[in-house]
Amino acid sequence: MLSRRLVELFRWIDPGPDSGHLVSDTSGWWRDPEVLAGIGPALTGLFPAARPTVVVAPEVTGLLLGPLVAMAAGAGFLPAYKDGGRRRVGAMRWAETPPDYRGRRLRMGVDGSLIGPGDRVLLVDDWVATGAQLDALDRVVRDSGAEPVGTAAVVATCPPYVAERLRLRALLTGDDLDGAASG
Ligand SMILES: O=P(O)(O)OC[C@H]1O[C@H](OP(=O)(O)OP(=O)(O)O)[C@H](O)[C@@H]1O
Repeated sequence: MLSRRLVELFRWIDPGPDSGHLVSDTSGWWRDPEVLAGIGPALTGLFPAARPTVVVAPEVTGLLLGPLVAMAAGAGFLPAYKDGGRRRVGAMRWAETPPDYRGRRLRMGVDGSLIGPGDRVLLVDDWVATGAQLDALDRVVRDSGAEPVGTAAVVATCPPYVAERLRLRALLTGDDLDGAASG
């Protein structure tokens, strides 16, 4: 079962004495052929009737995960960038986030010439913590005239009202990872 494999391969990392908290390490997921082949269909399967035309997912991890989901869904993929990243010109359409899990207010953007009315958008990410980044992308999508059809994530640790607003479905909760290995 994919969910069990995701938990087995997940690690909590101690970044050192100054940090005061463990950080997540999902590198083992991408190294595993079973996860790599199964994660796109598993996330698409959370929305069996959604018929997305495009998957939108934020850098950096979303640039890996998003295309896997898009291929499984028979949809296209549109990368979302953080301001200060590599795309800042042209037809970019931006929205500002509330503070994310690191307290950052970011601008999130996509190429607005590649999305619009008639598109059905599935937002995708590996981890939804506060939901801030996806909240901004949800606004970008709506402002473009496209229709958000839901949010698919590997892990969701956000409050229920955020999950409801984003129509979020996830493969794992924070509780699933409480007992994960440290290393
Ligand atoms: O729910 P939020 O508070 O908005 O945070 C969740 C986001 O944070 C992480 O990305 P990060 O910005 O750390 O970049 P990464 O993909 O390089 O890890 C994660 O991959 C999500 O995209």
